[in-house]
Amino acid sequence: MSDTVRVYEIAEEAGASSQDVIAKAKDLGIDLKSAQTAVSYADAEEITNYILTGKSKRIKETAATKPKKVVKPQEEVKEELVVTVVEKEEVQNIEQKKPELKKVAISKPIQKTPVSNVEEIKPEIKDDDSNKIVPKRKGLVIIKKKTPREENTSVSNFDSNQEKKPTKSLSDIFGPDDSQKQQMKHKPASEIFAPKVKKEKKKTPIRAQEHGKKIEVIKRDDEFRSSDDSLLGEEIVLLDMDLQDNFKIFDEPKPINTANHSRSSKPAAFGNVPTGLQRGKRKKRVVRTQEKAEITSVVIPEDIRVYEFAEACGKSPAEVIKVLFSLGMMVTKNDFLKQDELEILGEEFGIEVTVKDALEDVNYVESYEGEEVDTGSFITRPPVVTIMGHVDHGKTSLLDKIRSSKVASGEAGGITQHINSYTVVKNGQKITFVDTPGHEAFSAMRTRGANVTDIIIIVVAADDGVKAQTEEVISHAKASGCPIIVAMNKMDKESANPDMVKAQMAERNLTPIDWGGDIEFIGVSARTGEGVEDLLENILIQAELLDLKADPTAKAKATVIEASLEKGRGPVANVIVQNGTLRVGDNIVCDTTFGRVKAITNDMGEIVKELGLSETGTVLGLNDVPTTGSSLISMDTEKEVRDIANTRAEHARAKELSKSTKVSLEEMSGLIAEGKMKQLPVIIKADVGGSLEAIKGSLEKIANDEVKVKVVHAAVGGITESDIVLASASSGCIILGFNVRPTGAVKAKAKADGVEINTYSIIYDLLDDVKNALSGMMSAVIREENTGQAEVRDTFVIPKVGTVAGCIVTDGKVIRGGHARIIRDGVVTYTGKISSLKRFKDDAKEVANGYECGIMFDKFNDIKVGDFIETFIQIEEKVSIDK
Ligand SMILES: Nc1nc2c(ncn2[C@@H]2O[C@H](COP(=O)(O)OP(=O)(O)OP(=O)(O)O)[C@@H](O)[C@H]2O)c(=O)[nH]1
Repeated sequence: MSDTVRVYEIAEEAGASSQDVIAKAKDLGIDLKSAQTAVSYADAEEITNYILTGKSKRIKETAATKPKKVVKPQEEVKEELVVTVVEKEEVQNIEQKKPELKKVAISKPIQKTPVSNVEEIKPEIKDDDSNKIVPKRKGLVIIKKKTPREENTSVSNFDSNQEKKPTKSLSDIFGPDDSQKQQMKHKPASEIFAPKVKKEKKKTPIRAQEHGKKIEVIKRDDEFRSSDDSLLGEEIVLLDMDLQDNFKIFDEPKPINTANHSRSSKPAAFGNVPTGLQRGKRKKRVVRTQEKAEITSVVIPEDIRVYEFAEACGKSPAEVIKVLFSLGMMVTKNDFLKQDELEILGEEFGIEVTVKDALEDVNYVESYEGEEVDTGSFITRPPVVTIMGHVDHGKTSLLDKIRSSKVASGEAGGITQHINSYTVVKNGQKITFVDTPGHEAFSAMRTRGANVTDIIIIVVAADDGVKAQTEEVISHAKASGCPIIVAMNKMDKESANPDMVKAQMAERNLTPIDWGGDIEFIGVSARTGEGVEDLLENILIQAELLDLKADPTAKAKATVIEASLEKGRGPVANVIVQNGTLRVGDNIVCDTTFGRVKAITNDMGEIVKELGLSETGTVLGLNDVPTTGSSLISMDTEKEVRDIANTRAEHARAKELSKSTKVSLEEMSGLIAEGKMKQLPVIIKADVGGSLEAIKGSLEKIANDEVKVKVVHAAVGGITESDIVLASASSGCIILGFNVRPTGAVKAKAKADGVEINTYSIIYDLLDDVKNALSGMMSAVIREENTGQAEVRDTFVIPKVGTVAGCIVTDGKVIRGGHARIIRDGVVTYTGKISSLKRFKDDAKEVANGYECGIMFDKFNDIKVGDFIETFIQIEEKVSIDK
């Protein structure tokens, strides 16, 4: 360490500028050039003392008068105080009292407070304080603030100063004051000026608050009396305020400070040094983060309700609902979540959502297919062939020809209304055919038909070619991946054009083999039987290529292609056996239904004991009508089938319920906005499931912006009294029966309750009736028809009556009471009614082209010469739903 200090360091220590230091040094006879000039410790000490006290051994004589000059801008308060003190102090005692001063500084830090307090208050208080402190050598000095406002100011300044200078060290605060001065006097200069020590002191902010408390009493007067600059001995320095308040104000910081201090000195729970409430908060946050971190992925069932999902993810249902709501999906906590909703939620919450099939445990079809099979017992099974085609292209006739029966003529309206299946034998080999309806309402059934099928025959009338439904059938056939054979029917007709059919089909990527493609095109005639054998042979060839095999010894697996509720027989399922053998007495499960096979009827209507591979027939014994297209599987025990079916039924019920409560926000607002939306409530009862679904699907499609059908209930079976009760519960509800008829009692109840029942045996009729009913519900369309045009040539104002437009009819005719538009400069300025039409002075019903007339409007007089009056009438027109 060097034995000199620089001027700027002295200035820093003394709280003065370097210039002041240089000036003061000059007073002491020390010549300093600049702030960088080196000064010996002894000189530095002398200069500092002189700056701080205004006294120096070197200029003792003048010391008493000079201190007044020692006023520095930065430390005005303390300097003035010091000055005051020094003026009244016995300067000659300084040397004697040095040790005592030192003692005071150490043992009574409290006494520093008043001074430092004043120092902290700085300019605002400076004057007051310097004026107020009336130093006396003995006794008490009470420093009073003049006004409460000042008092408050001083207190607040005190506080704010504390806050503003939290890092102010004790030495900073006390440094230039009495004790510091004393310390400086008695410490070696190296200690005083050591920058290291100063910096360390500055880092202890807490003590800055202590002096706020230490304002109260300075008792040891002797110590102060003996100090050279402390006239505060025996003085009690109080602020002018209520004592209690005083303590309240100054006491408050201390406990907080202490608390903070102790808290920060303790090791914190999470390795930090948090304090009080903050620590509590942090603790909470950490816990939550941990929870979030824990759930990063969930495995949930496919059908999960909002609250179940929330629980699985560790969220509240409200959080889940909020996310979906913000995306326009309105759900309740009991609603099931859809796949896309789950994806959104997973992304939103940062959770990987894996969906597990809720019906996994009761997925009887998968379990069946997953079972080990003995390939040794596999045998070739007959192919299942589905015939598809446009309406009236001859599907049923062709099948009839194959079976040599006349089914087509026996059907109502000549249209196949539900799937029928038959097994035929050709060259000792069986082929099972499935006939699908041609009407578009049965599209869904066709799709299902394609699922059980091995080969698809597309029937195209050779005289008609590819039609709309043929296109649809092609799509289904292609999607199924089954081999396709095209049967060009009605070849007996003169207008038959097989090349046209081939060309049209080739355009749709079904190229005939003889054109270089891979599709067999066979010309047939359902009427003459031409080509039928050829067709069957081709089917067998295709089947051979497919190498269809199944195990007749396995438990039966069949597909329901039709289902109905028959009086006296109960639920009846028309099935095709795909594997194994279905026997009477088997325990069977079919989606949500189960039972024991009571009886089997084959495709010829004969009662049989079993149905073999690819054979078709009806099964009795299920507890309810099964869904068309579902798989029927036989199992060992009744318990097994019951449990599976019940679980699935329960699940289906819950899902249905959920569906009914779920309305998307869009739908909801749409409904609200469209308060005029009219609905025709209907109850559909049909003989078989296929027809029921087809009717339901078709009815739901008949809708426009204004009207729609609302299917209240749809079920297989006859019309019952409970249907009447249900219908009467919703206003305007009608019951539609398809191939079912109400009994006497039901009819009577319907009449009594005013419920309309309409029964049909042809789907077209049903749909037409519903369309008419909907059309009747629709508001009439108002159509405008222009009648003529007149030009305003003059205007006449008739007092208390209004303005009359003197016009000439330039086109058509103007009709009294008709509507009119006034067109000014090509812009419609008024639309309203003509209230008066006169020809000269007489009222006229109408005025024709070329004639002059006077026109007045209903409550409108702003007519100007040059306006055109366009007249029109409004015609109400009834609309149909088809339009
Ligand atoms: N000339 C002629 N007429 C046929 C032939 N095949 C069917 N028809 C007639 O075409 C009409 C429709 O025959 P359907 O067998 O009912 O036709 P579909 O395709 O089964 O009709 P949907 O059951 O309504 O889908 C009937 O009048 C048949 O007599 C044929 O090969 N030649």
